Amino acid sequence: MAHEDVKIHPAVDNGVKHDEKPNFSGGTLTCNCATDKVEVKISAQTAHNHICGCTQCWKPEGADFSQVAVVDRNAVEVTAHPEKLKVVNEDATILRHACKECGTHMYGRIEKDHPFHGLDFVHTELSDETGWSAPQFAAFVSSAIEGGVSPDRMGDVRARLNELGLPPYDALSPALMDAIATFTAKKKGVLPA
Ligand SMILES: N[C@@H](CCC(=O)N[C@@H](CS)C(=O)NCC(=O)O)C(=O)O
Ligand SMILES: [Zn+2]
Ligand SMILES: [Zn+2]
Repeated sequence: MAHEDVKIHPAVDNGVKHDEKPNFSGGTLTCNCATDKVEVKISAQTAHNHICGCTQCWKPEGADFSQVAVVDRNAVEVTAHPEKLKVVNEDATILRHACKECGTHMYGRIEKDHPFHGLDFVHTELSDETGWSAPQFAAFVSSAIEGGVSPDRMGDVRARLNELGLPPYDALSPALMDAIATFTAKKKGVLPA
């Protein structure tokens, strides 16, 4: 299989769509249940949209990677069927609230002291609206192996991500890793708070 045929995620496999709208004010995410769908209203544009290869992030059926962005937690509201939500793993940093019936992750929230506290993690392909921020890079790419991608495929996977304009990283992007390290350095007193 040539790298052009590698499947990453349906939102990017035919090329990354740059259909961000200026002043976009959000939309509604719905779960994959046929009826009684969980609905989550997002009343802001997202930021730092990216592809994630880790095993914790929700992926659509058949995809090896997730697409995930962040948004201010104050802009996230469950507007239908909150009773269907449960936290997937209470021990994780990101508490991923998923539909108990279809398994779709509707939002992930951080409740502990953390550089990304205040931001919720959302999958904007769950909305019908267009205008969301486009993915910019690929994170935790090596972790895709833990999800079942053969190690021999990783050269093609990284080549495909580069071709799509999604630079592959094995943690977060340098900008986000720097933001985390800055938070830690301030906590330690290495940098002024
Ligand atoms: N190799 C691990 C990496 C997991 C990981 O660290 N994921 C990142 C990206 S989403 C993270 O920040 N996780 C925090 C969490 O899952 O709460 C896996 O694939 O499960
Ligand atoms: Zn559902
Ligand atoms: Zn992830």
